[in-house]
Amino acid sequence: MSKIIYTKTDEAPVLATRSFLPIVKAFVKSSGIQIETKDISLAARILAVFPDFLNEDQRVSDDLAILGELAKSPVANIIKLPNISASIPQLKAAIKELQSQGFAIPNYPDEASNDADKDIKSRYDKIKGSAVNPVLREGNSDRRAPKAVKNYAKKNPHSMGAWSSDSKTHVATMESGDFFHNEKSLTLPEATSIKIVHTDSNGTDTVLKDSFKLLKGEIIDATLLSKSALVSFLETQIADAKASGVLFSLHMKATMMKVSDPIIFGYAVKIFFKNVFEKHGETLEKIGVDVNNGFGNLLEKLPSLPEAKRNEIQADIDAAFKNGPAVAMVNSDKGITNLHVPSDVIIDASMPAMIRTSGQMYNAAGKLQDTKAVIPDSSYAGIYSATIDFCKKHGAFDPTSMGTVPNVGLMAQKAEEYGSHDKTFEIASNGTVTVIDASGYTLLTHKVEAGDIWRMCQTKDAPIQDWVKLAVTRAKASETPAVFWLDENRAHDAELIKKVKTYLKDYDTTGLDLRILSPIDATLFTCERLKDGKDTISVSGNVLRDYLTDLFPILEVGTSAKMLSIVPLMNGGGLFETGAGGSAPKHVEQFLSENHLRWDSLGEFLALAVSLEHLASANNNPKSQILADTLDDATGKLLDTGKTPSRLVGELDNRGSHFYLALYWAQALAYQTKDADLKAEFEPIAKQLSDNEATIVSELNQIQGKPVTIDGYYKPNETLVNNAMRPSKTLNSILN
Ligand SMILES: NC(=O)C1=CN([C@@H]2O[C@H](COP(=O)(O)OP(=O)(O)OC[C@H]3O[C@@H](n4cnc5c(N)ncnc54)[C@H](OP(=O)(O)O)[C@@H]3O)[C@@H](O)[C@H]2O)C=CC1
Ligand SMILES: O=C(O)CCC(=O)C(=O)O
Ligand SMILES: [Mg+2]
Repeated sequence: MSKIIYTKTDEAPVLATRSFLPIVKAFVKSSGIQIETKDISLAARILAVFPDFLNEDQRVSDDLAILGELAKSPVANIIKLPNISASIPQLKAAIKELQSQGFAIPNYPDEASNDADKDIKSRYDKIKGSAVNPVLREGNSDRRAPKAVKNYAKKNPHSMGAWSSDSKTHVATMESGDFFHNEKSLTLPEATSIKIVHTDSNGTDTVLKDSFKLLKGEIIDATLLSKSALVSFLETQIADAKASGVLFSLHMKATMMKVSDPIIFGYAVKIFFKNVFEKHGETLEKIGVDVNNGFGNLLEKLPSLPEAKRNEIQADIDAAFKNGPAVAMVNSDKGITNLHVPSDVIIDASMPAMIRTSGQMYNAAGKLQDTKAVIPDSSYAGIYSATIDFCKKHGAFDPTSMGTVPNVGLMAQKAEEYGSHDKTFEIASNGTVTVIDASGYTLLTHKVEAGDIWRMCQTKDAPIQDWVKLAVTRAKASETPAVFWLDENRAHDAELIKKVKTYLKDYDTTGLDLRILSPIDATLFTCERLKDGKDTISVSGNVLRDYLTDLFPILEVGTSAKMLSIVPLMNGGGLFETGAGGSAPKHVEQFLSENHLRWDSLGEFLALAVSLEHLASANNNPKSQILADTLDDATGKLLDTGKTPSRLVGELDNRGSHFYLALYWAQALAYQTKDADLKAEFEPIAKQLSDNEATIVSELNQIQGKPVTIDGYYKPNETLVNNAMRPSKTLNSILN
């Protein structure tokens, strides 16, 4: 029996799963393919780590841990949908919901003073932020837009806001004192173990992280972001946004960089509301305000104060808004600003969305306005300023004629910043932080001040070798120039460049156009070609992988949901991610109020096809190859016939789109002649689906327009949500 693991995640993707999975199971069953689900939703991940707080019948297995192990085995064939990388506000909301459903899990302790609380907090902190992807990604990343998707976008271009050369939009980033400028890096000549030690100005040592092992050939780097430099940078930028009449916006990745970025986010809030914190800092501290969780955290805590005090603070908040620059809004109608919740504005999606919208974001009046995009660390900010400058000079990109930028990304085994959470620290006092090896030798050292954010990253050698190989393979297979986005002036990149040059010698690269360019030069080179309709592979480290696989897809095809996203696992298995974007909380909101789900499952269709293809060769299952080929045909037809979900209630949504996929897939299986059994099986199914098209579509569209109740956001009621996602009796009975 061949097996595909399909992950059950959160929000819009898991709603879609409830409609799509029954179709998949019905179609692959006769080919000896078993589909097993593993629940890695935020709710399931919480329940999995607190068995001691739950009744026997409430306990769940730790599916993420199981999949993490599976990802290291050659038999892995996993389809991974986007999941919530929870910020603290999301984590707390999920805990509250589970408690209300009778799961006696503990609250999240903001301050853990005793051992019991420390244990609880450490269990929750492992669930927090980007906690799923790094566990499963035992391979590097290969993301691209399939030809059918590009052709569809060329024929049906999405809207693209025009760019004018006098746009005041720009990126603001630090010129010193940030992670980029303080970075030191080296490659380990031998395996060793290291510890990280802080020494204060009196010479007292504190071990920040005790001895852990490193492999031979690993690149390590250490750096810090200076608190004082950050504060003065933010002060300058807030004043400048006010003076230039542009929106102030902050773009971070607080979910993935779950230790450093919430702290930076907190400073932005504290400085924007400087008057409030100077005057009421003590009071706010007393009521437990922690703006690392956003300005929204302050607002939530205010009601616990006596009315007079509350009004006084509110007046100072109003004054800060009045005297400060206008702030970019997440939701103008509800008054939610860019500073409210750290997980509302996530840089990989937020910057491209802004660039697609003429470089503008929404102001408090719900109107678009030029914007100052503040990205404190300058390591990668330059790619956005270069893109913005390019658009100012050449106008917006044209989806009908632009090329494409596939990405080969280094991410295996928690490469680079991805694995830095357990090695990132907010520094308690002035002194030094040192990385010391087993023999007591100092590998890296930095002078630090209280409040600085210090971090160490590591990148193993085997993933780098695999990444170079993948880059060469993709460049050959697609006959496309490939650019390594590496900056010789950055310490970590300089180490990486040495390895790239060495490992490229292992391959015959004659005829290939392979280059190494700094991220800014790579952006310019790529954008020039992109505008002229030419393709360029970006070969990047982990953070740029994340940024570029939203930036270019959003400009090229309107959303990263339409990307083919493959992770060839280093031990031979396959991880097939669906799309490259997130879990679209806005889509759930619309679904709950209008019973219309605009989530596009194209990423799922593409992932399933490559998963079936992988299974065909790994398990020598020719039927699986036929299923894969016919699914691709069906996906192509779905695009050609425009049966992707509409944004508007009453029109075809995610469920209707799934019906059409089933119809076209059945037709393709009935039409093919390679496998007589599949042909015979699907001929009548294709006929039934086709004969009932009008009935099914009307059953799916008629139920829209009213709110739906599913009794839960993070853990909805299974029966209610399954019924909601499978409302067509006719379709259900054909599938059964
Ligand atoms: N791989 C993973 O597991 C990832 C998870 N995340 C998580 O997802 C959440 C939301 O992140 P965010 O950055 O807002 O990203 P989202 O992709 O959820 O949101 C950006 C916007 O992209 C559009 N979009 C994304 N996917 C689809 C789709 N399949 N069909 C149609 N439109 C789509 C939607 O635009 P519109 O409103 O125009 O419809 C959506 O509002 C966070 O919890 C984040 O941590 C984020 C990235 C990757
Ligand atoms: O893991 C996450 O939080 C997000 C990952 C992501 O955005 C990506 O891989 O593109
Ligand atoms: Mg991303």
